[in-house]
Amino acid sequence: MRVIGLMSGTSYDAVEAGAADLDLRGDALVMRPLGHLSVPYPDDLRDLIGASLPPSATTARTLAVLDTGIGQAFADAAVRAVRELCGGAADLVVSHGQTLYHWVEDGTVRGTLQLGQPAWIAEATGLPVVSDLRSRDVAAGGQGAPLVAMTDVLAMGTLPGTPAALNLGGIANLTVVAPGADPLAFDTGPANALMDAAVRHFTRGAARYDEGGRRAGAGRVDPTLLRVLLDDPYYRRPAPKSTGKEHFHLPYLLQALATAPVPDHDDVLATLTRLTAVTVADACRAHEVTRLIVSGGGAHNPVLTDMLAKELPGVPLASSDALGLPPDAKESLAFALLGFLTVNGLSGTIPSGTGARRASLLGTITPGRTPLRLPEPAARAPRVLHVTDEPVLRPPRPHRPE
Ligand SMILES: Nc1ncnc2c1ncn2[C@@H]1O[C@H](COP(=O)(O)OP(=O)(O)OP(=O)(O)O)[C@@H](O)[C@H]1O
Ligand SMILES: CC(=O)N[C@H]1[C@@H]2OC[C@@H](O2)[C@@H](O)[C@@H]1O[C@H](C)C(=O)O
Repeated sequence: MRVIGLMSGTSYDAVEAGAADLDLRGDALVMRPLGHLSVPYPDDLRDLIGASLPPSATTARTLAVLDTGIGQAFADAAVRAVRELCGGAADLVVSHGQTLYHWVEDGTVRGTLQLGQPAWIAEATGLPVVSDLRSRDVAAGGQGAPLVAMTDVLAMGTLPGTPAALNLGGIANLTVVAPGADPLAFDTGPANALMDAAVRHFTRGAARYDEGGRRAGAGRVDPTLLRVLLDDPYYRRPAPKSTGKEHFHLPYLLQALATAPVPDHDDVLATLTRLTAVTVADACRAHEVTRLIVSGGGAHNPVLTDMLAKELPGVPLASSDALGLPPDAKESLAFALLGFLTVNGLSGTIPSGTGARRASLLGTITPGRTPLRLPEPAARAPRVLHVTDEPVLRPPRPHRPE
């Protein structure tokens, strides 16, 4: 099956589209990535998302405008992915949408809202769309996140020791696969969320992030500010747990700076970069991780990855390329994989990861232009992911006239 995965993360800068051919072969799920596109949000839409995220208040009208605008932006990315990545033909689109609010109370997720009306994608591509992949896990008592855990576990299962996959997006998440134990997956805290908020604030919106970690590299860590930030009880909460920009936003940072003022902006960035490195490293140490496979935009920040490597001596860091999953495409490919599982009747969650009562069939399906035809449910769930450059789909059967 040729599947397109669409994702925009907590940094809400672009729609990431990843395409892959996927096939179930016995115990294995075979994936052949076909490429990846990053389609920036139109400026006015990105600004509206930014203005609507917590702690800002919003209106029902704005939510309707966002649902349509994000749906249309995802539809544009899907159309381009069909044309540019899939040679003009695909079978399925899987859309994460844009998280507007992840509602967590005392560690329990009560709801999670991803916008981006899938009807726009189905209408523009004619393809069926799997969307709203988090809600079912929340209804089953889970965190609804992180959902990349399924891909991580299938991809890392054959590695020796205790490997972990780390994604450094706005929020950092970690999937740990220890031998003889159920997999764990959780958000460790901010990856770039506070760093990005600081850069936008200090440059009055002229810069969106600390490119190459240059500002952090020029600054010095402020121990008092770091201590104040590390005092957040989120870090001490055991897994399963998830968080988001409802918690780690600019006013949160400004409050910490009011308690521990740091005049030099580069020193603030050095401290926030260190905060990410320390909280990720603490999580890795707590679970005795022996190797770390890194993806997400933060993998392009050498100051961050160097700090992380220093915090974790003896733990080799590798890019997710090592698993055949390009760091900027991993999340979109992971959602392609989840939608593929859904249409094949297979659950997409690992209860020990999200904390749900049971594994769930994820998502809502919007039919394409023709009646919905799903494959027969698969006889068994895959245990391993093989990523390959080789063609994986059987060539279409030659047409025999009646
Ligand atoms: N060259 C770079 N130098 C430094 N940081 C970078 C670079 N490229 C990307 N980043 C950081 O990565 C962030 C985007 O990462 P990514 O696209 O993985 O996040 P996301 O998918 O939106 O978030 P999440 O995974 O939390 O949903 C940027 O906002 C920036 O902070
Ligand atoms: C609610 C939500 O959108 N959560 C995101 C967010 O961004 C990173 C982290 O927090 C992670 O838990 C999750 O996304 C990834 C893709 C996931 O579900 O695996």
